Amino acid sequence: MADDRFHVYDTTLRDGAQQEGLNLTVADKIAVARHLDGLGVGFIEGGWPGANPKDTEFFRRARTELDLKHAQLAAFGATRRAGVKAADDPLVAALRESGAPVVTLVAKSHDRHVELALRTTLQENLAMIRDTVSHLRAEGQRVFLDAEHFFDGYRSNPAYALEVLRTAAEAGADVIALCDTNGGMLPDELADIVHEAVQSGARLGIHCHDDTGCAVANTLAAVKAGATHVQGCANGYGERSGNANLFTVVANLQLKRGFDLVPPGALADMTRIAHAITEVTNVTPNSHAPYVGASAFAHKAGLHASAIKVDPNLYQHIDPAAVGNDMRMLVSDMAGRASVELKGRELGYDLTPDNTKALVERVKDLESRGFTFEAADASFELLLRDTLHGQRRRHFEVESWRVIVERTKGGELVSEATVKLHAKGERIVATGEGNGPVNALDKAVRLALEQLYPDLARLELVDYKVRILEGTHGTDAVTRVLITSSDDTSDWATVGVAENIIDASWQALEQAVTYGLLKAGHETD
Ligand SMILES: CC(=O)SCCNC(=O)CCNC(=O)[C@H](O)C(C)(C)COP(=O)(O)OP(=O)(O)OC[C@H]1O[C@@H](n2cnc3c(N)ncnc32)[C@H](O)[C@@H]1OP(=O)(O)O
Ligand SMILES: CC(=O)C(=O)O
Repeated sequence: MADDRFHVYDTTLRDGAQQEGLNLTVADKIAVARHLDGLGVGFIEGGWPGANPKDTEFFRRARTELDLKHAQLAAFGATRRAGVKAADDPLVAALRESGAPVVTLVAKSHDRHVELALRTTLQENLAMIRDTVSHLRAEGQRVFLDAEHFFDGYRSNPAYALEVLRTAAEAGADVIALCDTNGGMLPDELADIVHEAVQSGARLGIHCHDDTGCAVANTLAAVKAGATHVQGCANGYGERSGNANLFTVVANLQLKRGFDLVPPGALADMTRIAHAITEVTNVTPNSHAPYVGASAFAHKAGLHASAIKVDPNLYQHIDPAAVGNDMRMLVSDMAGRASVELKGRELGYDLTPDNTKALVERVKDLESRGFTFEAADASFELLLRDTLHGQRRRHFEVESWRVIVERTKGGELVSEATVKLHAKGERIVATGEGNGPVNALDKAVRLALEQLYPDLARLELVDYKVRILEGTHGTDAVTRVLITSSDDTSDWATVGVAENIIDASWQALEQAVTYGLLKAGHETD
């Protein structure tokens, strides 16, 4: 079990699930909980049992299906309704019956909310807190309290907001998490208020929303002011602009502030876990996320690369391996010799200074015509190989290709492509049909080559992106096509640029197949 002196409390399955567009099944919730446990968080808030059948079911299934190694489950819910006994409130009963060792109660700490939203008296709200906390404690559950709108409440009526903390602590709440529910706080004022709240003697936690873009900064400020329990969500999921990103919070506290929060080795697995969770939530990962984003250690500027060549720490705040991420060089028209040399090394090639210079010039020229190599690593590698060999080398040479798009009598749209090419001394002509011209070309080229290279059967075209680029210097607009291909082991991207969309697609497709063959171990002649 995690160290109780400092809590890492995840609320992805409750507050994270309040994110627009995020809809988790019970099985998803169980899968996310396993990933979070793998990271070693101390508490996983599973949802609000009794509020909806899915969350009730999650806690029921968790008993048999979740064998947590580090974390404890927390059930979330509200204090009893005004005017009823905690023991008689059906939602409190659902918390009791959830089987969760911890219950986190949301309670009002802002006088205006008590009067306007709860429509009760300030005294009754304190009674609701006292009764509910002590009832659940008596039933053997550990209780945390989320003091909703605490910071806005403190501004409105500090004495009442602090009274809420004291009442909860005296009734037996172990932690009172101060919530910036509307997410409007900035770190300096928030830290001052936490500092005042710490004087109450209650153990404090922090729960921040990101409406000012300060959720992580606010969380760190609260910790500095004395909070010993941090709440947040995987990948910053949550209502509106989201919650404090728990991965960023944990990495900052562990790597920058020396806290020992997650088990040895777990932090180095954080990037994988962050991405595994996006697979479950079906939310596109934020490639710019701190620490775990695919771009978090990607370097594009030539000047950065030239310094990184001497020492990566000159342009990186930590070693990416500490969070399981990797440094990557991006090659573009902003690259210099160092970027290209380092990218070459990353791909396993040693480039001479002459080759490097030639490649930089070639990249800059092609990028000025619309190509983009940072998004098409495979095209860059082919360009690099051509430079090393002093000539363009492919497994096959194309004599011609042709595509026909036909609307049939029945109204069906059919595409048919014919490719003529030369490979291993043979002239091959093949025709493929598809649901579109690129699909037909893809089928035709595979049909032509599969006899000679059976491995091609494993290659799959998984993404196709088109962008019309404005012409420059009086030239016409051009089309850029990016194709992502995949085999059983990895993905790769290729780029084509031409005035004609099919021509641009063909270029990207031809490179995709060439790269796939190289990957399968077939050298070019
Ligand atoms: C800040 C946060 O994010 S807290 C988490 C919020 N999460 C959710 O709301 C998701 C789950 N919620 C739900 O499924 C429903 O809102 C339920 C089941 C909890 C309640 O549903 P309903 O009974 O239909 O009530 P409804 O949602 O309209 O209103 C909430 C009620 O809870 C009361 N309430 C709000 N906060 C509290 C509190 N801390 N303690 C006690 N009661 C509260 C409100 O005053 C309101 O009471 P009313 O029914 O007398 O008007
Ligand atoms: C409890 C909670 O989620 C909040 O106040 O933001």
